[in-house]
Amino acid sequence: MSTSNRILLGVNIDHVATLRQARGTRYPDPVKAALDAEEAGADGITVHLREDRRHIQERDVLLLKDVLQTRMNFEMGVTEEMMAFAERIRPAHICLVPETRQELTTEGGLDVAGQESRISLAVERLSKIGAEVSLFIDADERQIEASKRVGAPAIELHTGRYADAETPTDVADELQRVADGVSFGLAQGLIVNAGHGLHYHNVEAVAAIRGINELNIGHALVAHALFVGFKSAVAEMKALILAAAKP
Ligand SMILES: CC(=O)[C@@H](O)[C@H](O)COP(=O)(O)O
Ligand SMILES: NCC(=O)COP(=O)(O)O
Repeated sequence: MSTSNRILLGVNIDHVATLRQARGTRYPDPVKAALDAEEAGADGITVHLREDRRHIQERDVLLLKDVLQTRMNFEMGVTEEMMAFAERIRPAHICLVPETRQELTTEGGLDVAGQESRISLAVERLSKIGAEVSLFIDADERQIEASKRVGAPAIELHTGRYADAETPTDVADELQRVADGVSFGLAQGLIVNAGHGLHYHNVEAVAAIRGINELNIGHALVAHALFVGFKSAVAEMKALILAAAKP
């Protein structure tokens, strides 16, 4: 079990692609954003190839696979189309996420406990291509235990409820839920990542939780990059995280 305070930053570039798709242009290119992010200290690049292709496209993933100096964390729904694509591109990390077409963003965690045999088969198949598979789940003991049972080496705890909490009490409760999830996941021998909805004003409390391996952050970075540039946005976030994670 690791309780290291070294914490990695995975930069999610989906919303660079959102801006491009809004007009069907060639710019801004998420591949350029990924390279800039790496130069600014990103430890990995996260992309979510949604079934509706609202942002990231296959082309992005294929190019990234060739040019990344760090590693790709490929987020995907558990569908045959995505399984076959993942087998083709063989990302170093794969995160299985729940997905519906109508949602504005990923609304909750994957229900691993409710579909153990399906997720177990997916984990087994993706592990065969050498990927480290993580499951994007709520910080809920039942889901964490199920993640362990299906053979995933890693989980990513959904921090959206913490990010959306409005009152100080709710923020504290949701933060505690994440912290408890981290401890429980580590006790199960899992690698514990976290992410969703984290931004410059709420990230420090999460980064201060000991034992988190990586935070995946996207939307807030892309938004801040409009004003300071992508490299500065990533470097600022990385500095905040590292300062908060200090013992
Ligand atoms: C799973 C996750 O948290 C991210 O991939 C996020 O879903 C990306 O942004 P959208 O949900 O807006 O596509
Ligand atoms: N898995 C979470 C992620 O990659 C980034 O989510 P967000 O920061 O765009 O909300």
